[in-house]
Amino acid sequence: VEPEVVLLDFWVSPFGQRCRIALEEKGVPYEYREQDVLNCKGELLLRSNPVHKTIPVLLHAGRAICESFVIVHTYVDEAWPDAAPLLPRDDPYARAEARFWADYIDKKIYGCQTRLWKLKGEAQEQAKKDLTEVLKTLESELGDKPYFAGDTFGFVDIALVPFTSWFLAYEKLGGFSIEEHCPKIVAWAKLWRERESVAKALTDPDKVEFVQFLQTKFGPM
Ligand SMILES: N[C@@H](CCC(=O)N[C@@H](CSO)C(=O)NCC(=O)O)C(=O)O
Repeated sequence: VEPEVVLLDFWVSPFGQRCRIALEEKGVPYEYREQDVLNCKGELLLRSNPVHKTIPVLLHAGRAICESFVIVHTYVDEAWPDAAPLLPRDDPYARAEARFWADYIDKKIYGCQTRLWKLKGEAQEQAKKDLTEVLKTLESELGDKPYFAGDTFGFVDIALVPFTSWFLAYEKLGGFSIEEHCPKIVAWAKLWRERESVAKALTDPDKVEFVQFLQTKFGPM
């Protein structure tokens, strides 16, 4: 019999990791199905996400939900409302703020990190500067709060924390220290990584060889 919830994912994907954390926080049992997104996408993935043909895809009771932001912010939080909310229930302003910052993360981080390991020379230097600026902006938003929404974990933490597994890779490739510029974000990430739902989902930062693999596969531009 088909499991109620299935997650089509890819081990190192920060977007997939968001979904794993959210499902874990909600206590939703699900079947994890690894997809070979780099070489040959399977029929189920192509059928479930014909528009983007990307993971993650959440399959729930036979229906597919695509895009990690949509999966976490809208679907998981609202389909399993009885468990810990990922967003404040009755506070439109707080919900709006959370969306604003998660959108900022989506718009900025993946692009900067990709340029960081794909490009060389001056372009790579620029990517390092851009990434540092983005993390400093997030750091000033976090301030002295333990989590982005204050004293409870939430949607923005989930949106950002998977990318912190890549910090070591960025530092090795870029030859710079993130902690030097953003000590609070690094401390926040350490706090978060101890949380079971996160620890189970995140890639071990030492697996940075994956980034070198991507570099060899896609090559520096
Ligand atoms: N905006 C989307 C990004 C998903 C994505 O890039 N998925 C990648 C793997 S992780 O980097 C993917 O599926 N790539 C396959 C491809 O691009 O063909 C989301 O938030 O879910």
